[in-house]
Amino acid sequence: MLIDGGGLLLVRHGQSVSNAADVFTGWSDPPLSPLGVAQARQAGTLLRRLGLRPTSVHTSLLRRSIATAAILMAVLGCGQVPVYRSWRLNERHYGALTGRDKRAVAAEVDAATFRAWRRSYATGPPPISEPAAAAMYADPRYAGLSATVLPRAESLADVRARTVPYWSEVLRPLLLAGGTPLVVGHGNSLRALVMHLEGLSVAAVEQLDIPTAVPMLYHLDPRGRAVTGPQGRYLDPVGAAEPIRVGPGLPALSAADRCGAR
Ligand SMILES: O=C(O)[C@H](O)COP(=O)(O)O
Repeated sequence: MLIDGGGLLLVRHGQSVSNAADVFTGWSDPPLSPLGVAQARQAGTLLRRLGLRPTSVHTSLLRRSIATAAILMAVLGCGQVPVYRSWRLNERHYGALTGRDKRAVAAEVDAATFRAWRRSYATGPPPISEPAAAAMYADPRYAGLSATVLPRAESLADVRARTVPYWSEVLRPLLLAGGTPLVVGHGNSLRALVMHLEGLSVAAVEQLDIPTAVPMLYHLDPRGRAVTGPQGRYLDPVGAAEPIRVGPGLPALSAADRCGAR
C-alpha cells in the first residue's frame, strides 16, 4: 500500500535503555536500547514501504530522539533534508522522579498519586532539586535558553504550552507549504501534541499512551484542521496495539522499494 501525498509524521523514539529498565527518564539522556534501534529501523522501513518521504526532520535535544531520527532517515535513504532540534520537543520533565525506578516509586505512593504523576493533565511530579537542576542545565545544549523556560518539573499542561507553539509556528507552516515534516518526539511531548491536533478532552488524553516507534500521520483538511487518514492515528495499528514491538516485523526491502518508488 502507498499513501498519496505527505502530511505531518509523528513518531515516538525507539525504546531507550531507561524505558527497558522501567526508569523515569524525562530530560535525562539515555541512549536507545538494541530493541529501540531495531524499532527505529522498522519505523523507517514502514515509511519507505508506504512511500512517505519526510521533507524536514524535527527532534528534541535528547539523543534517543536524535538517534531514532538518524536511523529512520538512513533506512529511508532519501538523502539530506533539513534537521531541526528544539527543547520544545523534549520529553516532559519528570522532576524529582527523573532516574528513579518506576516500580520503586509505585511502592512508595498510592496508586492515584502514581497515576496522576504519569498520566494526569494538570498535576506535575515533585520538582527536581536546585543542585540537580543546575547540573542538568550546565549541559551546553541548554546554554542559549533563558532560565525561565528550563523547568524543574512539568505537568502535561506545561508540556502542551511549549509544544503547541512548535506546531503553529514551525510545523503547520511547513505543512501549508506542501511539506512532510517528521517529528521524532517522546511519549508525553507527543501526547500533548496529539491532544491539540485531535482536540482531545482532558479525560481522553489521560487515557492516551503513545507506543515507541509507531509512526502517526496527519493531514490538513480544507478548513486547515489536522485530521488522520482512513487508517486512523497510527500507520501500523496492529504494531501500536502490541505491548512491546519486537522485530523483525516487516520483511526486508527489495531493490524495488527505493526511496520514492511508486
Ligand atoms: O520519560 C519517561 O520516563 C518516558 O519517556 C515516559 O514515561 P511514562 O510512560 O512514565 O510517562
